Amino acid sequence: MILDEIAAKTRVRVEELKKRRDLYSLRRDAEAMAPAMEKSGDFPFRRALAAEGMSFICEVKKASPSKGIIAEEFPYLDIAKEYEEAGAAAISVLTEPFYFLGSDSYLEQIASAVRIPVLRKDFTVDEYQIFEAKLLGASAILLICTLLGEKRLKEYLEIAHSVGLSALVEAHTEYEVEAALRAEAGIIGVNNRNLKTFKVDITTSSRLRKLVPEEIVFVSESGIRTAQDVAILKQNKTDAVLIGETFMRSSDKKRQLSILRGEEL
Ligand SMILES: O=C(O)c1ccccc1NCC(=O)[C@H](O)[C@H](O)COP(=O)(O)O
Repeated sequence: MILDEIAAKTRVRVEELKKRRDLYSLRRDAEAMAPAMEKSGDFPFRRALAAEGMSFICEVKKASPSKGIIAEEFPYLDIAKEYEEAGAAAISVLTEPFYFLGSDSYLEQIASAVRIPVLRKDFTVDEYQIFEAKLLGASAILLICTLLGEKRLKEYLEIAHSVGLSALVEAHTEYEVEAALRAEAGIIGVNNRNLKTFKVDITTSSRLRKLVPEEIVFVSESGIRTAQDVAILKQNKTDAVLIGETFMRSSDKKRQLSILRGEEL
């Protein structure tokens, strides 16, 4: 499966990074930046998604394994600023370099250019990446259940919270949603993309929504294209949607957001 391929390549990438800077020094600097406050994970990213109404996490995404190059022109800072002006609750930045053509540098620049929280969208397979995310200026990281297993999921959630980062815990199945709940995730995202076939089906998140208690922020991710998709998810008490391609293919992202909110016919 593509996810295993991406994870294997990410492990190699992280080992290379460790040769340049060790985990101990990275951890020390990340911990020094952490707020001396509660470790509940109720940080800015979670609060932004939990706000009244549907929250939009708008993604800065140049390419993907399912679609290849999505945006030939990629003025990532302008895109992020446009999202902020349009009223996005948060921005997701892909930093995986080989399959998504992302970069840590995009994240670092975007996080210092906008005031809304930024999610580091990468394939977390090592605690090293959590401290890195903190130092790059992210407010949140992605933890994918299937890549981690329950024990490491819980451990990484605790590490993220200890340095003041929220974690979007991504699930694809009933079993993974239950694992995320046992790990005490504060934000659960259901990915509508089947990573074997790349087919998207937003009924996946509508179906799994029922398993998640209302005090946990529920995010629907991938394949959201229309105001009708958003309306269906809203009806199912989805707190936030994570949308990449639909925005990246639009030349007027502000208008696109207002269309998705159902404000324009
Ligand atoms: O986008 C892909 O092709 C993909 C393939 C394998 C693993 C992850 C993948 N995408 C990461 C994401 O989660 C999406 O970028 C995000 O949910 C936005 O999706 P979309 O709105 O469909 O661009």
